Amino acid sequence: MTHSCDVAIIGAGTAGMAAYRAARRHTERVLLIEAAHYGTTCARVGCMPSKLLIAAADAAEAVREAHRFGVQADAPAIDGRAVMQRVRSERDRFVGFVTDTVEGWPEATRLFGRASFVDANTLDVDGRRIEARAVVVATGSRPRLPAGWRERLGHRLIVNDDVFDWVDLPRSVAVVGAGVIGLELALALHRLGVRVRLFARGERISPLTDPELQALGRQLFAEALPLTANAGDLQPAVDGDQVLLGGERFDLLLCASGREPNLDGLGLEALALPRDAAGRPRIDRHTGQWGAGPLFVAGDATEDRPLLHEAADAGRIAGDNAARFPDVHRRPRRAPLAVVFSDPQIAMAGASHAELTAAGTAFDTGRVSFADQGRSRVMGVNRGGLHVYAQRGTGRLLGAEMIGPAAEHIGHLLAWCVQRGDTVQQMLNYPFYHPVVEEGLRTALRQLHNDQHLPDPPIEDCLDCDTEAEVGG
Ligand SMILES: Cc1cc2nc3c(=O)[nH]c(=O)nc-3n(C[C@H](O)[C@H](O)[C@H](O)COP(=O)(O)OP(=O)(O)OC[C@H]3O[C@@H](n4cnc5c(N)ncnc54)[C@H](O)[C@@H]3O)c2cc1C
Ligand SMILES: NC(=O)c1ccc[n+]([C@@H]2O[C@H](COP(=O)([O-])OP(=O)(O)OC[C@H]3O[C@@H](n4cnc5c(N)ncnc54)[C@H](O)[C@@H]3O)[C@@H](O)[C@H]2O)c1
Repeated sequence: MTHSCDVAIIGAGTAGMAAYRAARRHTERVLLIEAAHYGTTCARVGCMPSKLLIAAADAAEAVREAHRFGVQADAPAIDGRAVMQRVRSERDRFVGFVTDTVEGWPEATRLFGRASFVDANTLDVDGRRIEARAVVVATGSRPRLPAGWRERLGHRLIVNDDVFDWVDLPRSVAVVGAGVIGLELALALHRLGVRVRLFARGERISPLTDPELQALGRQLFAEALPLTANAGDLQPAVDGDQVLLGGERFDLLLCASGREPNLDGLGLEALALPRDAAGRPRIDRHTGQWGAGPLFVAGDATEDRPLLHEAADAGRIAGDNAARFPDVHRRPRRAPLAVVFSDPQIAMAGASHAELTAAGTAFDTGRVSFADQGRSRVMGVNRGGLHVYAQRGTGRLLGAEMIGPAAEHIGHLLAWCVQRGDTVQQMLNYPFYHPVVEEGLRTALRQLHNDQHLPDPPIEDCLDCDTEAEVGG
């Protein structure tokens, strides 16, 4: 029997749920199709459980570092079963909220099964036919594994999904890939007493694109955990019940070498959709539309900023437009913001150094090192640097990259200023409390203000909140 609807949404993750809500504002005839589980990648195996593991690692590190403040404590005794129990139970709580939400939606608007396209308006879901006026593909992404590793390593090869179901911490893990997932998980496991080595194929560690900050990050992470850079084309092997990599034996190999969109296996090849020279889908990020027809794509499936808040925005835009189709509306997108929850943290806001350079933009850089930044020293977290990029001539903030304390918060301030179109002068007119890590941002902005010889000096400084006072107390 054929079921017909106005909007079919493939995938009940963050993007799919946002698309569902947006489409339902226009029509009751929406169908949300999910192949595996409700609960979303973010809550089940992504943002939330990874931050739970990091929170446990931070607690252990605070005990280790306490002696620097004159507080004596024994080395932390880490109960791996208790760590993983908290990770799993809090994770289950978050997943439960999401699952309850989806299961609260009318049953007639939900379907379990794996969807694929028969034609632009027809889906096959495990043998059932669905006809839809428009379709949103929100199928997410999956870990990318180097060819042959699964066959070679069997159950010794794991991905992020596996980590959060552990009952206990393993003794040793090789982490391959020094991107976002690799850095966050390797550092957390290392601090939780697991013998870890992080392997980077080249010399690049972390997503930082500013060469000075990339070099600083490399140095800071090499101090923070066992790290092999320039590992080249890794060839792990099984040795008894262990994995042999770089001359070292590990219980497990955690592969964090990037993710690929779940766009294969959907029958999209038959739909003659526009692609770029490299074969990547040409999807309009302001409408979610792929081509001129009734197909919309959102979230990690697009490979465009694979982050939670972006998936939610893209889902909303795609779901709204799918319901309106063919009356498609273009919607604005937010300023870019990405945070890595490593230690030190990383934040990237607005345009990256690499993007500005590639576009030939004329910009100047304001710099601050956190080595001598007042509040950072007080808290013993005085490592890292912040670079802010402003357009030459106008002083308009274009972007920033940072590795250092409170990056998750300073990154937000910077992204908000980029989105608002603030200039360096406008930013210097905002209040800065004393003593806070944000005073480091002010130092970088002042440098830009001086270097760019910008007119209209900012509100006159008082002595107490001068840059020097920030260090001197
Ligand atoms: C370890 C990790 C940590 C992360 N941490 C952060 C973080 O701290 N902050 C942040 O912003 N982002 C983070 N992310 C990224 C964030 O989780 C993703 O960007 C976001 O979850 C993507 O949502 P989505 O809706 O596109 O995909 P998903 O939530 O993966 O949803 C896709 C859904 O589609 C279903 N599906 C796939 N194919 C089909 C089919 N053919 N038929 C039916 N259903 C199908 C899947 O089963 C799945 O339920 C992290 C990711 C990982 C892996
Ligand atoms: N804090 C957060 O917001 C957060 C956390 C985790 C994940 N995420 C999202 O998930 C996405 C995927 O994360 P990821 O870490 O899988 O991808 P990534 O692209 O950040 O990093 C993958 C790394 O693996 C390396 N690599 C690739 N093949 C390799 C090989 N054969 N050997 C060794 N190294 C190899 C790459 O050079 C790269 O450095 C991120 O881009 C991010 O959007 C976000």
